[in-house]
Amino acid sequence: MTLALGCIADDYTGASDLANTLTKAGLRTVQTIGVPAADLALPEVDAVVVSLKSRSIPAEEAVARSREAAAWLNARGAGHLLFKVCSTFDSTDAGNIGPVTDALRADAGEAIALVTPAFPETARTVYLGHLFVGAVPLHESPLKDHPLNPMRDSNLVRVLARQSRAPVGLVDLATVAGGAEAVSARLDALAEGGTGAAIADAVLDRDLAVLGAAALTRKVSTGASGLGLGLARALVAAGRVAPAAAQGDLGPAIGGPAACLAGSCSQATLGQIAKAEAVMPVRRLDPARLLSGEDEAGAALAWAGERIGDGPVLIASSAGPEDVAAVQARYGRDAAGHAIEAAMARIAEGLVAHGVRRLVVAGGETSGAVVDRLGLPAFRVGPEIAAGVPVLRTTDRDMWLALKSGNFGGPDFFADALRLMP
Ligand SMILES: Nc1ncnc2c1ncn2[C@@H]1O[C@H](COP(=O)(O)OP(=O)(O)O)[C@@H](O)[C@H]1O
Ligand SMILES: O=C(O)[C@@H](O)C(=O)COP(=O)(O)O
Repeated sequence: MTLALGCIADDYTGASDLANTLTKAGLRTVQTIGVPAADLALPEVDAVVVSLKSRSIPAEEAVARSREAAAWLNARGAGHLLFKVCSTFDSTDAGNIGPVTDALRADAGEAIALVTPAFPETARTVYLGHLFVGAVPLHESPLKDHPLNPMRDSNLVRVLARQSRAPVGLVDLATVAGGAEAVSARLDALAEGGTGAAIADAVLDRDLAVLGAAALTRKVSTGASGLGLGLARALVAAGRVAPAAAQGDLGPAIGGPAACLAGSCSQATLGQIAKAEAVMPVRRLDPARLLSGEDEAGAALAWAGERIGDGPVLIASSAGPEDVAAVQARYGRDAAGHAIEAAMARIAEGLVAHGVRRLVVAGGETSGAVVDRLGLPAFRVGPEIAAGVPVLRTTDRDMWLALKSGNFGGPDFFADALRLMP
């Protein structure tokens, strides 16, 4: 297997978002969980997305795991490496976008990396280095209240510079409008002056096609699914990939009990949970009880066990910014996050023991904890539920999953997802 594109995603939902985009663009794609074991049987594919849970861990660990993933992908002949980060640039001044980009770029012998989280399909656009989420700058969007990485600066040149070794530059929209060669020339000029990474503007899909073509002339780039789309288009245009039809039949229906878990506290997920209440029983975990050692997970599982035979259920820890702030003030941000993720993972394991084979999870870190606990090695990519969220089928057993980025999906996401999991 020689890969046209090797991808390293910093969380599992982001990985399935990228796998979805690449599949839609005609690349045969598999999503692996962690760096695959040497003996993992993979179908013939154009792209592999290695999912790491490296967005919110110490920078040196994120660098080490990303390097390991890069080595695996390079050993399979990956023509280009894309480090997939969040379209809302989720990170802190300690990393991990800067340190991982620096390391992958240095290992590849490149002087500069193109970086863009633009993903117009989900209303993430970058202009003069400033990231917009819908109609508002990042720092005015709900991401300003993210439980783990509140995003309070929209100027990504500044954000990335705070977490990078070398200076960070800008490829502005006027340069992008000049085409891939103009972008490459700008990158060369920046690199000559010692700049190690450049935020690239993009507001439309056609800008991504230009950026993809420019990125492909180097070995490493960093971005969200939008850059993945640009790279996929450039690979097809260059004849390096023969576009395949989107994957159709992923196997027979599985049926049986279904469940949803939500650990995301995003505005979108809070709305989706409220809507789900009309169509399925919803259990809300009490974080204070959970964090003070009460068996909230066990109680939620007992609750689910009584209902799961009658239809899908949803269990959520999600809460609004004030409640999250109160929990974090009392128990600490990371301790609260990890304990709630661990409870979700335990609940998922219990649900599978109750026979659940159709599982929807909302939240990137939450999905990481759940998938790790279930020990799922890799997924094939099925139909799209909403922009950035595909249905996934595990390669080693009969199970449907959907791993939803907190911010993605329409108001009826949970019901929409289950409809596509026969
Ligand atoms: N009620 C709550 N209070 C505090 N933290 C919470 C609460 N519910 C969930 N969390 C934590 O918030 C984080 C949400 O992150 P994540 O699952 O990645 O969602 P998103 O996709 O929205 O970023 C997780 O660490 C989760 O455990
Ligand atoms: O790029 C995106 O927005 C998503 O693919 C993503 O990474 C979302 O992260 P979470 O919201 O933490 O799931």
